[in-house]
Amino acid sequence: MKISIIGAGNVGATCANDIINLNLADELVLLDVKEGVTEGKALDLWQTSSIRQFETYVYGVTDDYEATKDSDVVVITAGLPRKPGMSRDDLIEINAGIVQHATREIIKYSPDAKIVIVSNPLDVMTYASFMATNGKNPNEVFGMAGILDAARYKAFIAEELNVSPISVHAILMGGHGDTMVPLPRYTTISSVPVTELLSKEKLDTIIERTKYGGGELVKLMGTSAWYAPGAAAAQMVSAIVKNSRRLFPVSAYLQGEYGLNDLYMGVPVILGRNGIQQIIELKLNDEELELVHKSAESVKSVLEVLRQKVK
Ligand SMILES: NC(=O)c1ccc[n+]([C@@H]2O[C@H](COP(=O)([O-])OP(=O)(O)OC[C@H]3O[C@@H](n4cnc5c(N)ncnc54)[C@H](O)[C@@H]3O)[C@@H](O)[C@H]2O)c1
Ligand SMILES: O=C(O)C[C@H](O)C(=O)O
Repeated sequence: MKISIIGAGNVGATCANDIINLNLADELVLLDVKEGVTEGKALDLWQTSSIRQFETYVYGVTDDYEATKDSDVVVITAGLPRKPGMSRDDLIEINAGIVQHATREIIKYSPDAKIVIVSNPLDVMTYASFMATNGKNPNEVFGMAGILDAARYKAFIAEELNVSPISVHAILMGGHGDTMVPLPRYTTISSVPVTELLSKEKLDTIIERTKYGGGELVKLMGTSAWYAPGAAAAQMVSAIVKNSRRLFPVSAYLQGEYGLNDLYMGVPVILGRNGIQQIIELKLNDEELELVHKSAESVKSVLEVLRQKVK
């Protein structure tokens, strides 16, 4: 198994750190445009191998895609993060160019790789990557956001109820933005519906905080988050490499599911060796479906910007 991570910044390096600790692969390549820092971060990570007892050989390269040849999984984290006052959508133009260039280079050397997009604005960058593959199976190109957003939602619920976060199970849908749709009807504390344990007011407050969870961290740190995003992307890589067929919310290409067509958006999927093995269609009620469609409209409006700016 060979894994490559494009972009060795905060999220890329954290994701690499998590992946090597899971001992999933023989080789992990970190690629970035920053000469020296990239090789240095990889060397530093490799030197943790005997301490942490992993055998994945880690090395860094400066913009040399040949080094990524025959990767099984590639994670793209390259691109600008937002600063306070910015929306993720403000990053579209610059990040689309970076993501599409990275995708073309990856496909050249690893045509069968499963591609996990992390760069923002997430759903539209995943679409941009898919476009740049020029005909790859869309089940092999998908985006990480739902695991992160659901993890934030679960952390807030665990804190409110003073229970272990491991007991909280939840699914969340929609775009990776302020219109995302946490689903209380599909949220349980070890099978106990969350609605039996938390008042509607408390849950609504948690849902609002979740929707703006990325922005809360940008405000605190002056740049966006990396520990939870890196861990979430590593969890997706693990499901692919181990073919574990876990059910996760993932930004997937929709072709009629939920009445939506030709866009990437967060939906529950089964993730395994071939990438997205299946998109799960939940039996949403009218109110939930309306929120999901509203979120899709928001993703589509950003997609329109991509279509106009990036040919
Ligand atoms: N999907 C999510 O849930 C999620 C979560 C966190 C961050 N993000 C996004 O991930 C991206 C990275 O965030 P970060 O905090 O790691 O930023 P960062 O600035 O720390 O790292 C980005 C890295 O990309 C590199 N880069 C830029 N252009 C490149 C190119 N052409 N080829 C290779 N590398 C290139 C930069 O040199 C830098 O090291 C941002 O767009 C951010 O918004 C998404
Ligand atoms: O909020 C951001 O800009 C980064 C990321 O999408 C996040 O949710 O942490």
